[in-house]
Amino acid sequence: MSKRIQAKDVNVYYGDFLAVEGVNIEIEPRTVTAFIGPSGCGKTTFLRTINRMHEVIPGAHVKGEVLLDNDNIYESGVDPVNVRGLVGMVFQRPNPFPTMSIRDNVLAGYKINGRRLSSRAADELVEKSLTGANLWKEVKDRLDQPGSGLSGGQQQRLCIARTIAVEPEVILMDEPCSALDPISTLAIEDLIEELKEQYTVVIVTHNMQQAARVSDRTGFFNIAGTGKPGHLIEYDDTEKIFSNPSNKQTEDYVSGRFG
Ligand SMILES: Nc1ncnc2c1ncn2[C@@H]1O[C@H](COP(=O)(O)OP(=O)(O)OP(=O)(O)O)[C@@H](O)[C@H]1O
Repeated sequence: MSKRIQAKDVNVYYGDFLAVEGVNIEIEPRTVTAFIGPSGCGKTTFLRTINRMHEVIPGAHVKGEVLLDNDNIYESGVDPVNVRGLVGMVFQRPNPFPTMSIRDNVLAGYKINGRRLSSRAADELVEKSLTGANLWKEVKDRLDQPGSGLSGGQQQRLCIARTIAVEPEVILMDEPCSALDPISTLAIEDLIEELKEQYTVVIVTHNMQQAARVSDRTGFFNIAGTGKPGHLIEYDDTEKIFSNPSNKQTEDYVSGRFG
């Protein structure tokens, strides 16, 4: 339940604007990759290519190939809804359905995909997903209460449980801790460590310490200036990126000289 991601010559456009240019990357299964870089360099834009989220933005389009194992998710005939089943996404702000119960929140993705479940199978899936998101013990006695009654950190773990419930191969996280306090952030970071046993995890983070703590590999994106496209400058072992990067731009960024 974990796939290799390969991007080949990926360009991403918003209308005529080329936001990200020429990304080539190969991300191994069962690893955590962090994308870092200054604001506007295209980290989120590139992340969203991995599950075809651009289709929801009018005018946005992608050129190049993104392969999951050997299948190009941009090949004609591939249904983006199926891609999003394989590649789950967790967003910056926890976004549980507020009036829906905790239980129904976990099952939401499953139901949206039109799949049906017996009540027993649903109970099992809810327990398994919440356990996988390190939330089961905290909520098992209030599964029928609304998701909005949880703390921010719990809500984010609920969103992760909802993502896991669909049984994806890859989990994308777009600054998943930026709205959370330090304790909840630690809980999510611990969870990311566990998730990589089963999934390929890619996370965008502004926090370099977080990238250093949670990831095996780090990709540094940069832009030459406003209005210019973002590029993936360097992708390597996290330890190397932070201690001995090959590229001067990476070195300047990780040592705090800009950004
Ligand atoms: N929906 C959109 N329509 C038009 N341009 C967009 C859209 N989303 C992002 N962009 C532009 O694409 C470029 C890359 O943005 P993106 O959000 O991917 O960068 P980022 O590195 O994730 O930035 P940040 O760290 O600030 O979140 C920016 O110039 C941004 O203004």
